[in-house]
Amino acid sequence: MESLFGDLFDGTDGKTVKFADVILPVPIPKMFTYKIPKSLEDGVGIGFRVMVQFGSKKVLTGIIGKVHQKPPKEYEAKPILDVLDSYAIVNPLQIKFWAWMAEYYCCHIGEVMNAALPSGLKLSSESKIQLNPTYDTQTSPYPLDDREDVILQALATKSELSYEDCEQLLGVKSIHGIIKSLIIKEAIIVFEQVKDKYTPKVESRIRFCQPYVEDRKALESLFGDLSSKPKQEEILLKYLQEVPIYQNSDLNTRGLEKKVFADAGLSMSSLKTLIKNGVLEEYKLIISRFEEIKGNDETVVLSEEQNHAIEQIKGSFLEKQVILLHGITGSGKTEVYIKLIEEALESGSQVLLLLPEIALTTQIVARLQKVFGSKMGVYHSKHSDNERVEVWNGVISGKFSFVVGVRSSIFLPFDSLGLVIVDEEHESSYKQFDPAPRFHARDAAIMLSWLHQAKTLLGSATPSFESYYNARQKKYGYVQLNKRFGDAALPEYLLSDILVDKKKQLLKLDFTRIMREKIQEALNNQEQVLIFQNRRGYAPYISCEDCGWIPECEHCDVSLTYHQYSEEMRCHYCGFKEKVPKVCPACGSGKLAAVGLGTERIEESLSLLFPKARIARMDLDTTRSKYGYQRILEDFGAGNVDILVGTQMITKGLDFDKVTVVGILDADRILYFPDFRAGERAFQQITQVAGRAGRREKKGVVVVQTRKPDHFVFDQVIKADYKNFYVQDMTERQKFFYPPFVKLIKLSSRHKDYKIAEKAARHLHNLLHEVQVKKIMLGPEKGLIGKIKNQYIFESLVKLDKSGNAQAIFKQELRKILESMYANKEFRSVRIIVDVDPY
Ligand SMILES: Nc1ncnc2c1ncn2[C@@H]1O[C@H](COP(=O)(O)OP(=O)(O)OP(=O)(O)O)[C@@H](O)[C@H]1O
Ligand SMILES: [Zn+2]
Repeated sequence: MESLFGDLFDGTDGKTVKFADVILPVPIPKMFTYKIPKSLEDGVGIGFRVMVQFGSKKVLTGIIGKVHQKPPKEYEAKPILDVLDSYAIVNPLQIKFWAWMAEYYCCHIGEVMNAALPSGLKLSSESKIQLNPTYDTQTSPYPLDDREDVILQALATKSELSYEDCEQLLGVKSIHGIIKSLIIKEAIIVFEQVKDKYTPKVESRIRFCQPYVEDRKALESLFGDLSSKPKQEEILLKYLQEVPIYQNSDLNTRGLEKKVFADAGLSMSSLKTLIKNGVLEEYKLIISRFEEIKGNDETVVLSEEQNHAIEQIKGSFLEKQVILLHGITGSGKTEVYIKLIEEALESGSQVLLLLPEIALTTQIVARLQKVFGSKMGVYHSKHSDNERVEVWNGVISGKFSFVVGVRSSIFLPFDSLGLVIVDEEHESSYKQFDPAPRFHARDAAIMLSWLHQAKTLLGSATPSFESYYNARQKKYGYVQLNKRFGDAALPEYLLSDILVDKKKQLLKLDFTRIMREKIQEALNNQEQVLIFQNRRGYAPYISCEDCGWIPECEHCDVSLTYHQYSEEMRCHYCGFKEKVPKVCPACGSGKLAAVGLGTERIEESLSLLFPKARIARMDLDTTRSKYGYQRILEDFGAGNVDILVGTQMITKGLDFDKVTVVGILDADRILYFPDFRAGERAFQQITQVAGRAGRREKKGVVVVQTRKPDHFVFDQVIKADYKNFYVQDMTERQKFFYPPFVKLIKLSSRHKDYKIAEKAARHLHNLLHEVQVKKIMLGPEKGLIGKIKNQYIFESLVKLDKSGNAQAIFKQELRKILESMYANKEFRSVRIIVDVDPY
C-alpha cells in the first residue's frame, strides 16, 4: 500500500497529485473523488467521461464535475481507470446547472446527469468473463463440475465470454449461479466492457484514385483502354457528369454517393472491377442524420402591434432578466420571437426556444425552419438516440446556434446563450413528474438563462398565475399583444346546457342541439371543426346496470378505461389490459354498459350523426408512431378531414385557416378537477381550445357543453377577462395558503405493504414537523390514487414560508432526514419521493 506521503506526491517531480470529483449514475447525493493518474493528467478535465471502479466489483462511467488537489478524508481515492473522450462533452456551466437542479429539486446530481445526457452518450457496460491467469486446474483445491468445465474450456480458446455466450453454451436460462461458483473457485474474473452507444451514420462514396485526378493523360488513356468495356465506361462517364473534375479537381475529394450508380441502373459488378483495378476507390463518410435545409429570406412585414411589442421587449430587457409576453391567441407571437431570435443570433449568441411538445407544434417548427434553415437544431422525444447525439454535438461544434426543443433541451451543452424563449409557458407538460429530477422546464430555463447572463422571454395567451404574479410584482417585465393578427376577431362562445337538452330529449349521442347545428353549418360551408374531449379510449369505464359493479385495475386504485377498438379494458397508469367480461362477475347480469365519453366513442357518434363527414381522431392512441401527429395534422391542413376529434393535443398552438367551429363536449370535467389550480387550468384550457377557431377573416364559434352554464369560470372566459379572474383566484389562494404565496413540497412514501408505507409516511411527517421554520403541514394521508403498480402511496404536503431562508433550511434538514430514513432498516425499502413545486 502507498504511504500517505506517496498519495499526495506522485513520483520525483514533487508536484501535487490531482483528484477528480466524478458524477456517477447512482442514487447517492454526492460526487465521488478519484485520483487522476499521471498518464491521464493531460487528457482530462471537467466534463470528460471517465471509467472508475465503484465498490469492489463494479466499473461505472461518470462525468468529471470538479478537478482539485484535496484527497478525500474518509477513504483512499482509487485511480480513474480510463478516459473516454478527447474533448469535454459537458461544460462547466452545465455542471453548475446540474448542481443547482439537484439542490433545488432535492434529488441527486447523478439523477440530473441521467436526465441530461441523451442515452446515446450514456455508456452501457456489459459484464464479461475471462480466465483467471493464476488458476491452474491441476493444483486447484476446488474441483469443477461438468458445466463449469465446459465454460473453462471455451475460455481457453476465446479470451472472453459474455454472460449470454455462456448461457447459450450450456443451454441454460440463467448463468449467474455457475458464474458465482467459478468466481469463488477463483477460476475466472468478471469485467465490464464499455460500449459507446452512439453510432455515426455513414455513407459509402466513390471517387477517382488520386493518380487519375492529378494526371489528365492517364485519365484519357484509361478511356482508350476501356473502349471495349462499355459498362465500365458508363460508370466513369456518370461520375464525370456528376463530379466534373476536369473543371475543378478538388471536387473529387467529396466524390459521389455509391447509391447514385445503382439508382441509375449501372452495373455494380463493373463498379467493383473498377475499384479492384485501382481506378476508383470506395470510402466511408460520416454524414448528418438531418437533411440540409436552406433558410429562405422570405420577408414578413410585421404589424404595428408586433413592432411595438418588440420595441417594448427590448426596452424592458435593459432592466429585467425575464419578460412575460401576454399575447392573445392568434396575435402573432411567433413572428415576434423570430425577430428577437434573429437579432440575438446576429450578435453572436446562442438561442433556445422551448415548446411544450414539438410533435404537436410541427407548424411552428416548419415556419422557423423556413427562416433559420440548418442553423436550427430540433430536439425532442420522437427523435432517435443517434439524432439527439447529433444535435448535442452540433451545439458543441457551433453547427446549431439555435435550438428548438422540448423540456429536455435545457440540458444541451450551450456555452453562450443570449436568449431563452419559453412558448406557451403556462403548459403543464413543462413539468416532469417522473422520474427525478422533478423539474419545471420553465423555471429551470430561467435559472439556466441567468447562469449565462442571458434574457428570458415567456410567451402565452393565458399566462400561468405564477408568471403573471411575478409580472405584477415587477419582478418580470410585462408586454402585451391585445389584437389578433390581421384584425381577426376573437371567437364567440355559446354555452349549451346538457341537462336542458336531455330533459327536452334533444340530446343525441351526447351532442346537444346547438352543437349539432353548428357542426352542420360548418360542414355545409366546407369549413372545418375541432372537437375537444380530454379523455382517450371509448368510455372512462364499464359498469353493470344491475349491481353497479365497475372493473378496476388489479395493480392500481383506478377503474379501467374501455377501448372498444381493441375490445379491452386498460389501466392508463400501469398499462394492465383485460378483455371485457361477457357477464358481470359480481352478479352475473348481462347488462354491462359503457359509461362516459372518450375520444373513440365521440368519433363513432360523429360518424353516425354526420355520415358524410370525414372524421379523424388525434390522441395518444393514434399518434404512437414517429410521424403520427404530423400525418394527422397534414391531412387536416390539406382539407382531407372535416372534423378532428382530440385530447389536449389539439389545443396547442394549432393554426388552421378553415376552422370556424370548436366544440368542447364535457367542460365540467375540466372545471371539477381536485387541485388548487383547477380554476386557472379551466380558464387556460377553454381559452386555448377556443383560440383555434376563426383565426382568419371569418369569426369563429365555440360551443361549450356543460351541466353548469352559470359557473363563474365561463363568465370570465367569455369576457376574456383574464385579469379579473386572476384577482379573484388569488384572493382564494392567499387565504388558503397556496402558491405563489407559499412554496409547496409534496412527499410521498411508497411501499407494497400498506402498513409499512403508512408508518414511513408518519415517521417522515413527524420528523419534518420538528424542523424549525415557518410552515404548514398537511397529511399524511392516502394519495389521491391510493395504489399504483401495486405500491401503496401516502402523501404529506408542506406549505413553506417564502420569505427569508426557510426554504434553504428546510431542504437541508429534509436531506438529513431522508438519509436517516434510508439508514433505518425498517424503512430502507420504502421509496420516498420528494416533489418540489408539485404542479
Ligand atoms: N406579420 C405577419 N405577417 C403575416 N402573417 C402573420 C404575421 N404575424 C402573424 N401572422 C399569422 O397570424 C397567425 C397567428 O399567428 P401565431 O400563430 O404566431 O399566433 P400566436 O400568437 O402564436 O397564437 P396562439 O397563442 O393561439 O398560438 C398565423 O397564421 C401567422 O402566420
Ligand atoms: Zn394499473
